[in-house]
Amino acid sequence: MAIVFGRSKTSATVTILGGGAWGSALAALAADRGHGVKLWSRRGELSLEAAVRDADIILSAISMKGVPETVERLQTIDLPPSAVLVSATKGLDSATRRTPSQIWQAAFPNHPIVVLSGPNLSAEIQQGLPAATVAASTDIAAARLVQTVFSSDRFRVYTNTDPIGTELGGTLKNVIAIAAGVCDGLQLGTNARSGLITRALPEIMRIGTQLGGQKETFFGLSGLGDLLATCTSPLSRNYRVGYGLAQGKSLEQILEEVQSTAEGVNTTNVLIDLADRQGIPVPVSYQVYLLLNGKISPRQAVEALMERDLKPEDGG
Ligand SMILES: NC(=O)C1=CN([C@@H]2O[C@H](COP(=O)(O)OP(=O)(O)OC[C@H]3O[C@@H](n4cnc5c(N)ncnc54)[C@H](O)[C@@H]3O)[C@@H](O)[C@H]2O)C=CC1
Ligand SMILES: O=C(CO)COP(=O)(O)O
Repeated sequence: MAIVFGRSKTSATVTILGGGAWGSALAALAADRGHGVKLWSRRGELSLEAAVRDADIILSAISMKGVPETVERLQTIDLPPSAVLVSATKGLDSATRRTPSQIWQAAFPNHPIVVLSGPNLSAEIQQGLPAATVAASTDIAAARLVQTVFSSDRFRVYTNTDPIGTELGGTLKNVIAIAAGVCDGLQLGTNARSGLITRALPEIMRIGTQLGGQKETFFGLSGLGDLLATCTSPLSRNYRVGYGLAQGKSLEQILEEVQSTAEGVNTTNVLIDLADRQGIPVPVSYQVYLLLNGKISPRQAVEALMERDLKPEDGG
């Protein structure tokens, strides 16, 4: 299928909202493919109006806390009617417990919404190392457009039709990455980390399917793939949060050192609220919640997980 960007254009006009680590990496990927790229940042000189004018794709790489505010601002601006909106944020809104794509979809019901998520540590992508990701939408033409615009010989984009599952895989693994950082910070070994990651996947799937994701999606790049990337790499800010806590640092000190967004901290609180309301067991995430909120020490969190009632592997 020939993909046309706007009217009689051969390359797309891509607006990236958010000039942080991820927004900058995505802007570079699109620019390298020859697309026209505008990078909007709240402290930059380009106005939001000018940034979105004539855009074929408007991609948000804004951290979760800034999404509702930016969406509200955009609602006062006329967006190009055929613009495809892409959400690359991995978080949950504290006030409404919605995912970023749900916020975008509710505000812009007439625009296709695509979720972009996968094992994509931005520092590696900025170095030009190969990576794969997922563009997910119920509007397959929109997902294909995003696939075409961002794919290159170093960034391979797959499509799927489960945006919520794709988004929740990327969001919920941040909580587990904190746990994996604790595990490594306490030097508990490779067996412990493998056990933790493997037991966490059904936990992510239990909550993720309850919130509308499809089971199979969690075994793909945006689920298992991203879980593995973030739980095994010190490049992950969420992993570094857990690692620092295990070294006895305070959360404030770690966030000061990281100097960038670690979405898992906020996501943990929203996730536990959701799991409590729906009666879904999330044992690993619950220990992360207690730890982040100063209720237990890293060692007590490990003990609590090891001392849980014995059960079959397919039990909660
Ligand atoms: N860095 C990475 O490797 C990846 C990050 N992500 C996700 O992308 C999102 C952004 O992450 P990073 O770029 O790494 O974080 P960052 O901390 O480097 O940048 C955050 C961006 O959000 C913007 N922002 C924050 N509050 C805002 C507000 N109220 N209004 C407008 N803009 C606001 C900041 O100005 C900045 O441009 C997060 O949800 C993260 O989980 C997803 C994949 C990879
Ligand atoms: O989502 C990411 C990689 O896919 C980035 O992980 P961190 O936010 O933990 O750095």
